[in-house]
Amino acid sequence: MTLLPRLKSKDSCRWDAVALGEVMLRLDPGEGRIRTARQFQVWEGGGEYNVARGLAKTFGLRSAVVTALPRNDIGALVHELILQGGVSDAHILWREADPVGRENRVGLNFTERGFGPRGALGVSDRAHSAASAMQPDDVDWDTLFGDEGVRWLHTGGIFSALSESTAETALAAVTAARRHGTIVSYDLNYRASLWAAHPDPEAARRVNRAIAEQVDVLIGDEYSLAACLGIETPEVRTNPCDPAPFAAAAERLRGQLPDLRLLASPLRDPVSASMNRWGACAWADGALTVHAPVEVAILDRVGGGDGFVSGLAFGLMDGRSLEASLALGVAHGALAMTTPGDNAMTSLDEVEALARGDGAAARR
Ligand SMILES: Nc1ncnc2c1ncn2[C@@H]1O[C@H](COP(=O)(O)OP(=O)(O)OP(=O)(O)O)[C@@H](O)[C@H]1O
Ligand SMILES: O=C(O)C(=O)C[C@H](O)[C@H](O)CO
Repeated sequence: MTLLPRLKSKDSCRWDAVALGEVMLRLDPGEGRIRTARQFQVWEGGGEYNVARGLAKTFGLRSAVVTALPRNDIGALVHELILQGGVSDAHILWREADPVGRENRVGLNFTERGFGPRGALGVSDRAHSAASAMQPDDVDWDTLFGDEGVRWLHTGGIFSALSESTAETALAAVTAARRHGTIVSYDLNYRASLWAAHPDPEAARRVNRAIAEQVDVLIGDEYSLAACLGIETPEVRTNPCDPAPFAAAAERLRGQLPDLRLLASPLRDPVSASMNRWGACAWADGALTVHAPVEVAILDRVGGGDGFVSGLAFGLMDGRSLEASLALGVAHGALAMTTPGDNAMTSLDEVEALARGDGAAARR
């Protein structure tokens, strides 16, 4: 049985993938720390956008981002970075910039990569961003999903957590995508700080549940399933990469989300910022599939999860088996964590070589 029988053909769609989310400016002190920085390198990031970027830049698919940016030089910089990432700007919503930045801002994400026992750190300065003010009727969803055609929509719990109106926007997008036969993936990407800032203490579960009901592919581990959907499991991990609690949570989810085709998550061991065990697990058709974790060295772990999602989505869109798609996800996420910035600097050939188990001998 094919995992995603609703997946549309390439020929019938303008876009392979569309991501809905906030694109932030990542300000990165490199090897140093935010608190003592003299200079920052700029990158673009955003959990949802990063998936579209991986699909475009690494895997060569036609992808676009639905987001909002101000018409000023900071918006222009993010725009430039999006274009360098191979992602189309056709669905960026341009907003009048407030001259003193009271509204319609670019969200800033100060991010340091961590090293060994010092974990990665993200400090955001993102209130009143243009993306956080997006409204459900800002986009003509029927034109996007119906007339243009989209094979795969990806969005996630970071964008949904930004405001009531981004939650409504994500729900409107997901609902329209399903109506037009687009596959929908949603990364729960639980960020406690964002949901804690929400005026409604029940918002995380209320919002994520309404969206998850319409999703084909859900990304999340047992921690995020508990926090975002209220799926509590008594199972305790025997080690940080034990898939048993994920499987128990997935079993509980079954029946609650009848349209869900696939639940997947990286398996990672957060003990060190620079060396992790890294693998993945997935639940589909009532069966658990595990891609066994192996040790990987890490330069910059932020964005590894998004790299996993884009590799997995590419594999499934390319008609590969779940096992092969998980392997691409694990390999792409691992490569994304070997270079600075959220996103990978790699190619399909390199991802496939790593997924095959080729070693890291020098090539020349
Ligand atoms: N011990 C733990 N306690 C709470 N949450 C945990 C724990 N271990 C793992 N998690 C999970 O880790 C997630 C945080 O993920 P993290 O930021 O490390 O990766 P990610 O979301 O895949 O990000 P990225 O895309 O940057 O790699 C939480 O959503 C939670 O589900
Ligand atoms: O906080 C956000 O909006 C982000 O998406 C920040 C990072 O880009 C993201 O956590 C990487 O997965």
